[in-house]
Amino acid sequence: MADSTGPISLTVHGAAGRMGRRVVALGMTDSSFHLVGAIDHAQSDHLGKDAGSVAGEAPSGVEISSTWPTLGDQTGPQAVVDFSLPEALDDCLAHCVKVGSPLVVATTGLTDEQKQRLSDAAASIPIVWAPSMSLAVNLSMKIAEQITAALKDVSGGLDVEILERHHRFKADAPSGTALKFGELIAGQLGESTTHVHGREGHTGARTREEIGYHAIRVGDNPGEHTIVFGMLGEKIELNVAASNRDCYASGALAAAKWLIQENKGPGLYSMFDVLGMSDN
Ligand SMILES: NC(=O)C1=CN([C@@H]2O[C@H](COP(=O)(O)OP(=O)(O)OC[C@H]3O[C@@H](n4cnc5c(N)ncnc54)[C@H](OP(=O)(O)O)[C@@H]3O)[C@@H](O)[C@H]2O)C=CC1
Ligand SMILES: O=C(O)C1=N[C@H](C(=O)O)C[C@H](O)C1
Repeated sequence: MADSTGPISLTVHGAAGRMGRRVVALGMTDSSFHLVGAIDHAQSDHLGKDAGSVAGEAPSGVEISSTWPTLGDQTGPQAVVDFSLPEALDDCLAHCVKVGSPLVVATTGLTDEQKQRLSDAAASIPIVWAPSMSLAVNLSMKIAEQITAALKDVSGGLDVEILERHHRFKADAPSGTALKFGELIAGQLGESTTHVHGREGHTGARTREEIGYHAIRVGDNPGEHTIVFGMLGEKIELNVAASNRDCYASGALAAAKWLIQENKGPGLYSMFDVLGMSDN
């Protein structure tokens, strides 16, 4: 149970997708949750099918629909978990603001305008937003900050390059996680940091200021990030890799529980907040 008011009524946005299916599956086996909604787009091949069955589990009694559930007189806690597409997020935000539902946003590749709308919505509802819901990835981000702080003034200079590997179906590049690693590392390196996406041709020598990003798309890789800290004479490689998608799905469900159990008010929270790793 999430708290004394009973299980959280859970709606999954992007329910027929690779991630949505895992959130449905794990949510169904967690007594803190009661699946009430499974949303996908109106043209989805999976519309009308049982969300549990689509996820490869026992039937859940909840059909995949393009219409948000009405919770009627139900007064217990509710939460929405979103793993969809950037262009699908506005509708999800509008629904959550309308019904006052806490929201976990995992979708990556958002434009600056979409990020602004997320911030605006967080003025009225609690939102956890993170490019990676994985515990290991968030911990690695903190370690990357520490490594950068320790080495940024090393004799001969520090070169930081970020390699990410994902499945061939991934729509955005570089990954939201790679960009977040870069943002946090740049925060340690200083304001003159530049971000270079891939290299080709006569690029000239690497500058001290740049962070390089390299996006590899191979097979069914559920997500892997390697941060290379290169110096003259030695290097450190920080590698964090998912074996399957459940690290993200369980992290998103933990974030939903955290919003309810901690009784969070409106605001934009991160997985660092959820995991107790926040600096403030
Ligand atoms: N923060 C994190 O920890 C993680 C984030 N992600 C991110 O989550 C997102 C989803 O990833 P993944 O599950 O692999 O992608 P998928 O493409 O498999 O899933 C997205 C789902 O959303 C559906 N969709 C499309 N349009 C709409 C709409 N308008 N309304 C509702 N649903 C819609 C898609 O339908 P259709 O297939 O028919 O287009 C699909 O079912 C990506 O941005 C990814 O980067 C992924 C893993 C971890
Ligand atoms: O699309 C994915 O699969 C993933 N996307 C997220 C990202 O862009 O960082 C997180 C994870 O790496 C899997």
